Amino acid sequence: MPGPALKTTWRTPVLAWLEQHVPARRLTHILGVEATAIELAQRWGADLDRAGRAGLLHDLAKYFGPEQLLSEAERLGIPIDAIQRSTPHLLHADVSAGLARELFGETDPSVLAAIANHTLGNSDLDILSQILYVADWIEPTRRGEDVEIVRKAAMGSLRSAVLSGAEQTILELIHNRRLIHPRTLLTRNWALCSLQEPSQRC
Ligand SMILES: Nc1ncnc2c1ncn2[C@@H]1O[C@H](COP(=O)(O)OP(=O)(O)O)[C@@H](O)[C@H]1O
Repeated sequence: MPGPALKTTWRTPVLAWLEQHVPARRLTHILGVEATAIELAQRWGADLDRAGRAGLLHDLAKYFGPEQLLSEAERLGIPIDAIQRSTPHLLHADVSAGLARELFGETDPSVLAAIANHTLGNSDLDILSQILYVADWIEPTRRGEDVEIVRKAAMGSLRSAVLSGAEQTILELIHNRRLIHPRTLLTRNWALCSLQEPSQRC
C-alpha cells in the first residue's frame, strides 16, 4: 500500500467538492492515485506536493455527462476534435484541468498538464505527467491482467510503465473495435522511442 497522502489544508475544500460530485468508490480511486503519485514522485525524484495535487485533482469532471463535458470544454476554450465529439468522456481529463485552475486556483503548468494528460497522454510527457498517467493505472484498487503488466513495468522505469499503459489501452480498444484517439498513439510512440539507445533513437 502507498504511504499516507500529504495532509495539507488545501485538500479540505477539494475533498468536500469531490464528495458532492463523485461516488464513494471513485473517491477511493482518487485517493489511491494521490497516494501512488506521491510514492512514485518519492521514488523517481519529482516534487511530492505537485504529485499529490495532480492526483487529488485529476478526476474532477469524471462524472460529468456528455453534454456537460462538451459545454464545459467549449466554455474553457479546450479544442474538441471529432473523436472527442463522438466520445465526450475523453474530454474529462482536459476539463478537469480547467476546473482545477478555476475552482481550486491550481496554476502550476506541470500539474495542469499532468491532469490534462492522464487519460490520453501525449508526446514529450514531463515527469509529473508520466507519474500521474502511471498512478492512474496502478493505484491499489485497480485490478486486472493489464494492470499487472503496467505495475510490473513500473518497477523498472516510469517510461516503460507509460509505454505499457498506452499499449494496453490500444489493445483493449482494438479488441472492442473502438476508435483510438491519436494522442494515445503519440504517447506510445514517444515512450518507445525514448527508451531506445540514443544511437538508435527514432
Ligand atoms: N486513446 C483512446 N481512444 C479512445 N478511448 C480511449 C483512449 N484512451 C482511453 N480511452 C477510453 O477512455 C475511457 C476512460 O479512460 P480513463 O479515464 O482511464 O478511465 P478510468 O479512470 O475509469 O479507467 C476508457 O474506456 C478507455 O478505454
